[in-house]
Amino acid sequence: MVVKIGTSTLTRSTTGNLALSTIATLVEVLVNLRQQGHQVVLVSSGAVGVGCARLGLTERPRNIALKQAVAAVGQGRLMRVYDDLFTTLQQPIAQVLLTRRDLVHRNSYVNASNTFGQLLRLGVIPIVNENDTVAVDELKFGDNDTLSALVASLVEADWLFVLTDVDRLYSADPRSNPDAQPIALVQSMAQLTEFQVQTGDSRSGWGTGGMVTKIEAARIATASGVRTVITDGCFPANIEKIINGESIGTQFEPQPRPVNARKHWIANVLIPAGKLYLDAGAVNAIAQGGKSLLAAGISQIEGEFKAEDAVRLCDTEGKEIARGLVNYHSLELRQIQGSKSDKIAEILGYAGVETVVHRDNLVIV
Ligand SMILES: Nc1ncnc2c1ncn2[C@@H]1O[C@H](COP(=O)(O)OP(=O)(O)O)[C@@H](O)[C@H]1O
Ligand SMILES: N[C@@H](CCC(=O)OP(=O)(O)O)C(=O)O
Repeated sequence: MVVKIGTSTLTRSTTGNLALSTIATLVEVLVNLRQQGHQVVLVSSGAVGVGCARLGLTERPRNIALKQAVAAVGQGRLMRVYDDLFTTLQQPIAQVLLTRRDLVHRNSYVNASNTFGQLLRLGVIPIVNENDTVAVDELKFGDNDTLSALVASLVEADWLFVLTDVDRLYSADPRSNPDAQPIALVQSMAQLTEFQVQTGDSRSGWGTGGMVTKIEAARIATASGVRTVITDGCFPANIEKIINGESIGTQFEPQPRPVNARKHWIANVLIPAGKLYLDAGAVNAIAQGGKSLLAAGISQIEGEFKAEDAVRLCDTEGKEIARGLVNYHSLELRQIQGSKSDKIAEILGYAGVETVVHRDNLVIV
């Protein structure tokens, strides 16, 4: 299982100091779970918050270089605290710092998966955070909710617990809407529209994504077959109760685990760099016929991308119907869009591949 703890739970909002009793209880619970035979990964935020407290900064820095420097200060201190507490209970831990770049390359994704597998077999609890100090804007998770969902998918977890400072998901932000209704179970992501869930952009003083990124995390994780729970981080002992069937927090039911791990990676891990609008015939061939995308079916192209980047495939109205790895650079694709495959060599001056997105690299969303 993967447990994600946010800055709002790890630190006291008034002083910025670590919430030691909460962290100690969490550590005890995770060690208990390990001893019961569960394999556990902890995704912990807090590097920036702890770094700020260490340096006497009273606000989360907006300047990127400052934030990256502060995270470097905080991450070390955070791990020191975790290591002290876990070591007291003879539990080995590991620090795993990831950037999105590490997951968008298939080789490093598979490598990361192998490393997690090895750590878990060794009985270690990996503690994961974004490698804030080197993350660049266009290739970062930005929030640890998304990171935790991608890690849960990577390790094929059964459970993802997103621990935060509210007890569950509500129909609206309970901070500003006292009448907001609690939601105990979400059977499919479509139900969120049915429940008319509003998330606003509210978050705790130190948190990053608010509820929006937690819902996105639930979407990614449940699509990977991971049961996801949003619950109050002040009571880590609830994790055991939830596993034993108690209805605490908000549970998101998982979809069947994807059979094709590579296609799941294309649909959920990669960040699409462009958008291809398809005519009705191409939409039908892809969605109903399971065919590859040919240049003839492309009516419009948005964005700049390289061959092998991920792109969104959309219908004439711009609604995404599929995602895939494109075989051509956007400049080349603009030259051949709408053309029959046997004209590609003549237009480009060399014989390119027949398909723009091969069906093996294409996922219906
Ligand atoms: N529909 C909603 N239900 C529950 N909480 C919500 C909702 N919309 C917004 N929120 C806000 O999301 C906040 C939690 O997000 P955040 O501050 O990023 O926490 P963390 O540091 O744990 O990641 C809550 O404090 C709450 O005010
Ligand atoms: N990597 C950042 C965490 C960013 C983040 O998502 O924070 P939070 O919303 O508190 O989970 C840090 O360690 O401070």
